[in-house]
Amino acid sequence: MSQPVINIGMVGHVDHGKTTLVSALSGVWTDTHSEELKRGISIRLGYADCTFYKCKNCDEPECYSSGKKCAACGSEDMEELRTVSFVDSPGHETLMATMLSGAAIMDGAVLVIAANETCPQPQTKEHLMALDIIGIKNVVIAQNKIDIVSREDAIKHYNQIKEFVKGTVAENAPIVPISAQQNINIDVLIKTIEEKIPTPKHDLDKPGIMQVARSFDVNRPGTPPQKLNGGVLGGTLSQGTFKIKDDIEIRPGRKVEFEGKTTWEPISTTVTRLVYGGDVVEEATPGGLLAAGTKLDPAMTKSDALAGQVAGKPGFLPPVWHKFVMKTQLLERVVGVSDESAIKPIATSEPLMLTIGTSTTIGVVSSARKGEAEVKLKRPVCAEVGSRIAISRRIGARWRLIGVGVLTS
Ligand SMILES: Nc1nc2c(ncn2[C@@H]2O[C@H](COP(=O)(O)OP(=O)(O)OP(=O)(O)O)[C@@H](O)[C@H]2O)c(=O)[nH]1
Repeated sequence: MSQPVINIGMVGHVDHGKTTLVSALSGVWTDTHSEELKRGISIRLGYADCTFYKCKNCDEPECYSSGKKCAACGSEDMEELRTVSFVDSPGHETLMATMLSGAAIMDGAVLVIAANETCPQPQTKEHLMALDIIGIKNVVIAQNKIDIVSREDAIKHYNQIKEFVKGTVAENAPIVPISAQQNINIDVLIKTIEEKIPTPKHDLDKPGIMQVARSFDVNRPGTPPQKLNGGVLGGTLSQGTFKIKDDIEIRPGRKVEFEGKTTWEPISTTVTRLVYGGDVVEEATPGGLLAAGTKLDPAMTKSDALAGQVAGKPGFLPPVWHKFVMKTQLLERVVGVSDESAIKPIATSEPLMLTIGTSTTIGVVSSARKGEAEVKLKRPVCAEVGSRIAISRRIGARWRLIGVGVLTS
């Protein structure tokens, strides 16, 4: 498999078929954690790589495939288009923070909407809003489960989607009716993804910087790269390259408590292995999802302990912030709930959940003015000035997305 060049998110309401679709495309089932299997829902971000091909011998929509054989004419004379990493987000309302940190590494997204439920369902709305806030403009809509609705109901549902996306970032997004489970129209979906979600351009000359979205110990079941040892970082390079034997640092790093004082110390280590999909590579470039083996003790990386951190060439990482000022823009109404109440202004002393890159932290507002807030963070973040921030507020028992911020100072 070639190196993946783009991360595409699977987003949408719980049970609408995101994991089934990733599996139909890639042949890999991303729900591999025992708790996920028990509860039947995705809890963490799932990942799978998949190569797209186009048949050289026919020119029908069917000539797109994620296998090496054309489904239309049977030819094995296929042109390789690109390898895509899918980031499968959880659709449950309690897992919005996980979805948001996944969205930080998505270059485009497939919004999965099940045809057997009225549109929009709460997290269909909330996830689309999140894409908008994070700035993901290239969206394709998969109208899933068309195998269990009548043609008339599918058309009615299609029109509901059209109505729902009016005025949103997905207003002009193509809608592809599919069945992920029955493999219907997956070829058309691949063609649409190829046309509508272009590969972003990355700067390879800058020092390598990785947004860490997962971290694990190699013994976790389902971890693909058996060839790794030591603690593993999973994520994506936002710029530059990583090579084997590169020294890297990880920031904000590790929390150190000494004589009643808490500090955060960067972690230094060396890259020992780089794995894309199942392949070991010498050098990794931005775009797809990457697993980087390091010399770290696996105890430091297990259970996503380093998710949300930034890794890269020592001395070149963005600053670490313990507090910052952000410009804010709030939504008018709360989305993802039945009662869409108006959003009140941000108030001094209130806690907010802030997602910056793949990191999620709580920030207590130390001062708030219209369009601006200063926050003191419970856990520091490593981010550039100008980074976008998804802002959530606790409403009832859940954190709800209320707006977007930009880190200013
Ligand atoms: N009939 C039918 N069932 C489907 C289809 N796609 C998915 N399903 C079923 O819908 C259920 C939910 O599918 P998942 O893929 O787990 O949904 P999900 O969106 O990943 O769920 P979360 O990640 O937990 O939000 C499963 O029972 C699937 O078998 C489809 O195209 N047709």
